[in-house]
Amino acid sequence: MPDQLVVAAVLVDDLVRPTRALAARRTRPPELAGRWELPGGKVEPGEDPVDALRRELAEELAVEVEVGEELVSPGEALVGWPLTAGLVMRVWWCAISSGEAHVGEAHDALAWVDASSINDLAWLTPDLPLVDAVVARLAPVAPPPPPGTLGS
Ligand SMILES: Nc1nc2c([nH]c(=O)n2[C@H]2C[C@H](O)[C@@H](COP(=O)(O)OP(=O)(O)OP(=O)(O)O)O2)c(=O)[nH]1
Repeated sequence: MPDQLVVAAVLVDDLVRPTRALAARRTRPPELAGRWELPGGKVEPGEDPVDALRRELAEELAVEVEVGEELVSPGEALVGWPLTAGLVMRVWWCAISSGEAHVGEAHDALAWVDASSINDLAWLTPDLPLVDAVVARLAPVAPPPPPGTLGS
């Protein structure tokens, strides 16, 4: 049987110079509850993967997105990132084009994380190589201007 395709988004603040990405904490099933993931879900039979991504983000977070480049896995022969047996995940950089991310039924917390905080979360184990690839692409958050420089 072919792998079931899962699609997910690295939802970032800016597609050109991303500094923060949205992580979501799962509520189910019990063995995955409490672990952090990239929002997304399973592609339905016959569904286009990018359409599935837009559907999942609308259902789970109530946002519409601009879909950017795919975050391709390093194994050239592989399409997508292997998860647990029987599941493979394709991932796209996305930015919110409409709405504000809200917690739905699939998640009980959302967090915008930057390169210095993304590894503080308890990610699903199969996501760890993905998190490394995201960190490699996140730009540092600009430090606030020193006091006394505003307006000068
Ligand atoms: N969405 C998502 N799923 C992930 C990630 N990492 C990972 O191992 N998975 C696994 C968890 C699940 O076994 C599977 C995705 O299934 P899901 O439960 O999110 O899919 P779904 O929303 O379509 O829900 P359902 O139809 O199964 O109820 O992929 C990730 O970063 N994001």
